[in-house]
Amino acid sequence: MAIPRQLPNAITIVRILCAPVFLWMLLADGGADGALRWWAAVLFIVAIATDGIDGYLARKHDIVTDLGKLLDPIADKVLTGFAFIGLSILGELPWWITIIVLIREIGITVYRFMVVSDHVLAAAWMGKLKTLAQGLALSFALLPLWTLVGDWIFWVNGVLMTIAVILTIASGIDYIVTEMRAARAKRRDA
Ligand SMILES: O=P(O)(O)OC[C@H](O)CO
Repeated sequence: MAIPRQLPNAITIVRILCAPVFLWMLLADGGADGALRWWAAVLFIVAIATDGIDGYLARKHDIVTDLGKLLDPIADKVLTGFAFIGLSILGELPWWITIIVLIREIGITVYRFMVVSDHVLAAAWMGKLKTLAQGLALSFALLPLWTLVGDWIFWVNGVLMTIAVILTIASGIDYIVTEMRAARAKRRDA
């Protein structure tokens, strides 16, 4: 069955629009573990889940566009970036973690735009794994599961966040090394 060509990019744009609504819900009553906090977490989880859907639809129906390749990582970064910032504002995540993540995410995005006239730097598998790890870690950090299962869940959250931060740094380095190798090969062939 054919789908509208704009559908994958429309899903990506909806993901971006969800981010400010999610942040408002998270911060509205000071991050307290009431209904708004649960709804904020659910909205984040639904929005981040669409990350797989837009790319899958575009590939399945062979309607992958350069705009989609650029927009998809930006949508992920806006959503996860807002979540990192929100958790740090609430004092639930150290600011240094949020700052490291933002430096990597903004750095790769700026680089993507710098090289766009030469080539489109599409998301690499490690970047996709990083987004998955961030999504999982942030979902656990946002859901007030401690109210249901007790404080041991903070230990799980810590492990998930550590994995996400390591993958964030490693995938950033992976892009740099891959791009440097490609540039060197191009110079050699010229
Ligand atoms: O690591 P990036 O910047 O390529 O982003 C990866 C995307 O979020 C994957 O959907």
